[in-house]
Amino acid sequence: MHTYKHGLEYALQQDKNDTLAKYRDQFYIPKDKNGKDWLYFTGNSLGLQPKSTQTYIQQELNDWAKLGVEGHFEAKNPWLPYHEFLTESMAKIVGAKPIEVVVMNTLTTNLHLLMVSFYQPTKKKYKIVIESDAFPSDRYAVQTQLEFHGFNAEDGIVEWKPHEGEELLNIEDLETILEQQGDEIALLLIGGVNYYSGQYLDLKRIAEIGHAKNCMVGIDLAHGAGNIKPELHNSGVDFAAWCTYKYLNSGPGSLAGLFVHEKHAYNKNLKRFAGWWSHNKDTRFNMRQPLDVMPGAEGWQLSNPPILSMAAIKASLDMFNEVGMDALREKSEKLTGYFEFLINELNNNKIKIITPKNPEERGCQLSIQVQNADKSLHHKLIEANIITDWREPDVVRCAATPFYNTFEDVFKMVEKLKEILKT
Ligand SMILES: Cc1ncc(COP(=O)(O)O)c(C=O)c1O
Ligand SMILES: Nc1ccccc1C(=O)C[C@H](N)C(=O)O
Repeated sequence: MHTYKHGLEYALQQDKNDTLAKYRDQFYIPKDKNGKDWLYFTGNSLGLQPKSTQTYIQQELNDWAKLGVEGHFEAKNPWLPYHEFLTESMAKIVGAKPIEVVVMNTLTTNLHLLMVSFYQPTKKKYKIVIESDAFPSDRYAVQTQLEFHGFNAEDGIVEWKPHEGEELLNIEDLETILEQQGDEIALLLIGGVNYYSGQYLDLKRIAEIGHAKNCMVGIDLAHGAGNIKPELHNSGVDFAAWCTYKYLNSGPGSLAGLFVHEKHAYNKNLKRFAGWWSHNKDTRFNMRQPLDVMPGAEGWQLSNPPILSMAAIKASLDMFNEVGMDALREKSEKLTGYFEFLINELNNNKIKIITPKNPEERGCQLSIQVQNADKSLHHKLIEANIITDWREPDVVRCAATPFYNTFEDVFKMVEKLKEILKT
């Protein structure tokens, strides 16, 4: 537990003591028309650009210009194995073994490809559990998977809901769902950190609960990767996917991560959709070979990947490698705790933080619920150069990210919020 104090002096002192403070300068911080830095709290939506990204992308553009197709082999970072340069760093970030992780496609695409393998419904066991407030893309993915297999989505989706009048999920309720309907449930697909509330769920418990009833367990880690330490391998979940454009600062629409637990790595009987990039690297270019799927997560790849996007990911992952999730998480807990402290001190009954109070049940996002759902608060924040995002029906989401946000950012944000709430 940290103890916090009021006043700008305190915030500035914390920034001085912060061993990660120097990293802010390694990002482009968007500015207003007078050249003043925005207070950017939307790393949970689109992370900021590392200054090194351009150099990494430029390297590949140069090699393409210089080498054409030979760049696949002769580029400084050869394109043929380029995805391998990302694997170890990405595995570290999510707490996985390298064989369990690959960077490919985009998040929803990966969820579908994973469901091709891990959602194998039978007439009796076909239902899918999601959070009642799952991100829409996940719901649509699950809905259309059910329909693809000939089931009725309304009947096939089982919602894990918060109690009436509450916003957070209780793990006991998931247990109850599985006790009551486990024989009909084939898959649990859960957002590890909920996009709306910021609640970080106990992945290991979820895996145990699902597995006890022979269900597969998948996790959407969009809001978790680079934010919390999900320890995917130890959690025992079967699969996971996440995007890299939020906390992983890899650029709009950039490629996604995919995790398949080691226990499935060598199972060649798993159904899948394949492409030439799923096939054994040693014989891939021999052509006309029968499909020989690679073991591990790499075997879920289909296509040769977009190198320019991967270069942006490499730029960011090299920074994560240098700093490490332990240090980031340590700062993150402190910074978010400070944010929460200042908001609570406002003592304003129009707003309420719905994100869990326990640092172990959240990352850096705080979701502030606004009474009477007035989006004007969000607009007023923007007018004051404070970038947060609004999620219907009534939440302002703010993330103080440890890589580039400061205690001063947080202090100024809450001062402004106080002023706005007065008017
Ligand atoms: C939890 C969650 N799932 C899915 C998505 C959709 O991801 P994509 O558009 O990269 O497929 C997002 C964000 O866009 C998200 O936050
Ligand atoms: N890709 C985007 C493009 C435009 C606006 C938002 C997004 C997001 O990623 C939103 C994010 N997934 C969310 O948690 O709301």
